[in-house]
Amino acid sequence: MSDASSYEIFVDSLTFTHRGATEPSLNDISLRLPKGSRTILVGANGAGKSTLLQILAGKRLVGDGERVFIQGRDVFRDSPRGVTFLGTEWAMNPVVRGDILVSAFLDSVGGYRYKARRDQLLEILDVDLDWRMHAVSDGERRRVQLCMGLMQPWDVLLLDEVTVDLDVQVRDDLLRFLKQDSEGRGATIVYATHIFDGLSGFPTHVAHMAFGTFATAPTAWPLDGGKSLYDVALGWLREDREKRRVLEAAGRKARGPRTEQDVPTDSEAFYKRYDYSH
Ligand SMILES: Nc1ncnc2c1ncn2[C@@H]1O[C@H](COP(=O)(O)OP(=O)(O)OP(=O)(O)O)[C@@H](O)[C@H]1O
Repeated sequence: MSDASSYEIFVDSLTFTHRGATEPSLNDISLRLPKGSRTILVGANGAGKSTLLQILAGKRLVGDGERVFIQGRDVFRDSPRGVTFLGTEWAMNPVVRGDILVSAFLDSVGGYRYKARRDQLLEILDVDLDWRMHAVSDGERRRVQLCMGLMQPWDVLLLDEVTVDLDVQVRDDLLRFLKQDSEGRGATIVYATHIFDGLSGFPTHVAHMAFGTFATAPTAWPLDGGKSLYDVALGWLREDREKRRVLEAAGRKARGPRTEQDVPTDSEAFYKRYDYSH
């Protein structure tokens, strides 16, 4: 089966280069995820996880011939309904740092329409409707974001490391809610994270991204051998680190000894100007 409409999420041989970049950030990525699956994306910094999630969310325009579909619909040109993307950049937006009551803020995005789910999420995320958005901590602002983003029932949820600043108990309750919600409604989740503690019971699939491609395509979880997700992820990231070392060593050798003009970064230039070696 390779028909886009047979899968909830379907990507075929996608290559993507950010505007102005010389190298592609994604290279020949293919993805076929069934409805109701929960996939954890594992990968080192810069592996391409956010880029992939942003493309799935229709936030990045891919080339005309590229095939990126959710529910059989082109994510950019024929946006599917029911896709929720939650990323970290939201908290930087000045609008969500204004002097506005959380209750008014949630109502402004339709909270009153999903009152039962909203109240359940307020309880799980321990959000107070009387908070004011300009006077909350980063973690509290994240909890409001999650409440806002999750209260409308989604078919596909794309999470880009948004649980990082939650305390461990709130994170645990939230993951339990997401799993139950996905099982109850057949909803699909793709979740990029660097925190694997307490996550082994969550996914149906795990995938390993490295250097802009899948080193391990989404594979049914648990893997053979019964290792925890933490141990599996640690093993994968150590392999990546080793490959990066080999590549870097090869690159340095190929370029030969560096000259004054080769000094590439501001920090190196800074250390050259202010020589602290003696
Ligand atoms: N707006 C951009 N313009 C140019 N290059 C970018 C842009 N955003 C990301 N990249 C590059 O694309 C590659 C993949 O980045 P991406 O943010 O997708 O990685 P990631 O796996 O999400 O990393 P992290 O775990 O640090 O969030 C990196 O080499 C990064 O430098």
